[in-house]
Amino acid sequence: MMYGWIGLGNMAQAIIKGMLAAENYDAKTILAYNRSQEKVTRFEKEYGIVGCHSVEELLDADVIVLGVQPQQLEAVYAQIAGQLKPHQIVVSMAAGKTIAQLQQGLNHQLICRVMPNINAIVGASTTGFASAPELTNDMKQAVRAMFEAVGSVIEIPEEQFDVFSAIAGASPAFTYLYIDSLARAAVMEGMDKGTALQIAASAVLGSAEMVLQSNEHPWALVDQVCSPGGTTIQGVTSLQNNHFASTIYEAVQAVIARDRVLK
Ligand SMILES: NC(=O)C1=CN([C@@H]2O[C@H](COP(=O)(O)OP(=O)(O)OC[C@H]3O[C@@H](n4cnc5c(N)ncnc54)[C@H](O)[C@@H]3O)[C@@H](O)[C@H]2O)C=CC1
Ligand SMILES: O=C(O)[C@@H]1CCC=N1
Repeated sequence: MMYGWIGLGNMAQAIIKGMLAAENYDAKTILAYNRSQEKVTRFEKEYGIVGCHSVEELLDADVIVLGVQPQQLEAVYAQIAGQLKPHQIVVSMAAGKTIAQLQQGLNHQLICRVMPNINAIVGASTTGFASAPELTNDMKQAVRAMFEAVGSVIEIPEEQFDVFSAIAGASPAFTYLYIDSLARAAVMEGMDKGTALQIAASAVLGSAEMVLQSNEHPWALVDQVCSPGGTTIQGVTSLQNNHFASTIYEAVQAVIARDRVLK
């Protein structure tokens, strides 16, 4: 199977790197095009994939992945619509853009929509997946496998893509901020920043594992940390007094609102 990439940005790089690291893909089956050629040359050198000087050079690929920004999709439609063969699968990572819109823009039926996250770079993406009903199970599996190379894949109803984008696509940015805030608070107390970041990130990783593995409600876990008359309850109460939960709800709603504008 041949895989063609249009748009070699942060996400394309993470996923191509993950595909090659998984050792299920031959670099010579990955064709890559970007509107600025420096990136094509860099990807060729770094990953040994096949760089393309025009989009036409990858139009025979079985799977074509669109790695451009949502605002750049119209230009890609103009470049490739009308040149696709009916058996080819087109995959879009673009926030907001629906399968129906892509089908219309490309005049093509076999469309998949994915929402990976930047943690793909370390093989830890949580990727949302939805596909047009015309795709066979084998076709779906071929696309899922690319993203399973960089983490886990969850098939979700397309109507939930905006919510998924907020809590899985965008939320790494929130979590990085949370980790950094913990570390900076430690710096205020005299700890060096590098050590504080290691400690905070490791504690967040462990807490995520606890939520995933314990099957307990997060508030039951909170109660287990809060010793009676102890220290943690003071911090938890301070967070509640400062609207921690509603601050997160508003951030998620802001992401969803922007996703709906990008449609
Ligand atoms: N960055 C993130 O954390 C995530 C991004 N996404 C989605 O993935 C997509 C890509 O995001 P990034 O990699 O961050 O973007 P980026 O801005 O790093 O990369 C986009 C690339 O596409 C190229 N490009 C633009 N128009 C082109 C055209 N007509 N032909 C060929 N190449 C073209 C640009 O030169 C650039 O290299 C976006 O649609 C975004 O919504 C999805 C999940 C997470
Ligand atoms: O900020 C964005 O639009 C993209 C989609 C999800 C993460 N990054």
